[in-house]
Amino acid sequence: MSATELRAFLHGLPGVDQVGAEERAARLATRSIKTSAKAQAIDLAITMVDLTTLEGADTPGKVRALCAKGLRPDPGDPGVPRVAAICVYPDMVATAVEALRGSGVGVASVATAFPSGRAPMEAKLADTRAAVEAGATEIDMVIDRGAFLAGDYLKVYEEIVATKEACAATSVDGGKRANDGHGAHLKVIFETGELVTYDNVRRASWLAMRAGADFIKTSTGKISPAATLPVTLVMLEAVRDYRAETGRMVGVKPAGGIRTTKDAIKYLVLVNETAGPDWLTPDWFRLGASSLLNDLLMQRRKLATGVYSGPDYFTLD
Ligand SMILES: O=C[C@H](O)COP(=O)(O)O
Repeated sequence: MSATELRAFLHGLPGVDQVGAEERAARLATRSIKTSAKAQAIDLAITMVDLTTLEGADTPGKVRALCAKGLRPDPGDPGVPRVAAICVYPDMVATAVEALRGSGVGVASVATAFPSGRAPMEAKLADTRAAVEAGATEIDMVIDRGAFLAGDYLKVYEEIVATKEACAATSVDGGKRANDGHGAHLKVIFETGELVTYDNVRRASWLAMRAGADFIKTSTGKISPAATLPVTLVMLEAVRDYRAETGRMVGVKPAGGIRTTKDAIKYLVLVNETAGPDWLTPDWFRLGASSLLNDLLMQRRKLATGVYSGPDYFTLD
């Protein structure tokens, strides 16, 4: 595809009705759900969490503790499900792989010079390959927002294609790697807070899906605004329409600033009402969050016992 064709396609997409998208997201956010459905929603949300630590001060000890938490979120209640994945920087992948081996919990790693995306392409691909080689099952790449905003869509498209190729495993390490030599799924982060308009979010969604993204993700969590309901609505419409057109399903991951059970449930309602119930599984929908899990656990316990445990009851995220 040429740069001109790609540009014509992306600019030919219908514009997003900004007021309509915001009103619809706000309306869905007011839906209340019954107590029994709430218990199910909390457990579903736990299974969708990409439990994240992306700090310069991360240590192997902190990552191991987070993995233990993801495997057994509430040591006092074995009925609590596991999270979907632990999300870490590439140099922490081996530690997470070791801690999660055989559990089915994924190891997601940010790559391509996260969070800015500002590095030569070779460095970004090396970053990705290192994480995949260390056993990451999922790669969360950032797009080059500068190129996107300058209208250089082909550059962004080609970076996604190249990163997807780098996600394919290049060697099998005796089955030791969490990804079992099958390579990693690719999540493409837009940093929607920097894309300015909903039209840009829709264009980025179609661009990433056409380039081979397995998931599209709102934000790095490093800038504000991070995930919002209307932005996620636009992305959910895109994956719905893309499946109708191509038959291929793409997942969605809002990330950044999602901290409460109330917020998580709003996202689940939005998924159900926009993309549809097929997306209501951790295979197709994730919540990227560093501190949401504790609130889900507190609300879960409160529903089950009637007693509010308070944040000190659970280990820190
Ligand atoms: O991908 C997840 C985000 O980096 C976490 O953001 P958060 O700390 O606002 O939950």
